[in-house]
Amino acid sequence: MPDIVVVYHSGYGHTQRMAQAVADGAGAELLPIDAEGHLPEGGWERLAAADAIIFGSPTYMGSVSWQFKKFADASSKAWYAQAWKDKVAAGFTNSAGMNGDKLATLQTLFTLAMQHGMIWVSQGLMPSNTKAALRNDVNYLGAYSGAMAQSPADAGAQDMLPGDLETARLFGQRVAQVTARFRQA
Ligand SMILES: Cc1cc2nc3c(=O)[nH]c(=O)nc-3n(C[C@H](O)[C@H](O)[C@H](O)COP(=O)(O)O)c2cc1C
Repeated sequence: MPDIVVVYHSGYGHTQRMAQAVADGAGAELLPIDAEGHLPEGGWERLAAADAIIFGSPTYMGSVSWQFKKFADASSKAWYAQAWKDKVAAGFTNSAGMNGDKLATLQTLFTLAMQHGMIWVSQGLMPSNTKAALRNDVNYLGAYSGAMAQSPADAGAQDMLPGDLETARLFGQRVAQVTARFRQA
């Protein structure tokens, strides 16, 4: 089994639920960034040991949350040591709008991974984009660069749509499969 860590921030629990679905698919450990932008004790060592790191953040004002950005800036220490070079990387986000500029968040996560010399994994699912498409189809949001979920602004984390959570689970599964192939190489 590849060693995969999902490092994420969630202000109100929605991205936390998505992170859990990604981790379920990947067989990964969850590493939450707290309300002050800090990792739990031993978090940096955990990331240094992983084969793959999956980054997750809600989309706030068209980008990652400030807590995730604080973590990203603090990862410059790992960058100096090239500690994450050649690890597999991937990203996911959740926001209230159908679009809501989620792609900008995924691109921020992608750029962070590229700065670290990591290897990015896409969503890898066909979009559900025909007239017959239903909101609970897998990849209804039609993302390619990573996994996306959408939670209406007045919906609690418990109301997250099963289709988006299944999309997240399949995304985690794909990251695990790709990571396993890299470990064999
Ligand atoms: C400060 C702030 C900024 C937000 N900006 C956006 C945004 O740019 N686009 C969007 O679609 N939703 C936006 N939202 C809505 C959140 O993305 C949405 O509520 C999400 O489910 C929160 O995830 P969380 O519970 O993991 O924090 C914003 C919410 C907050 C609190």
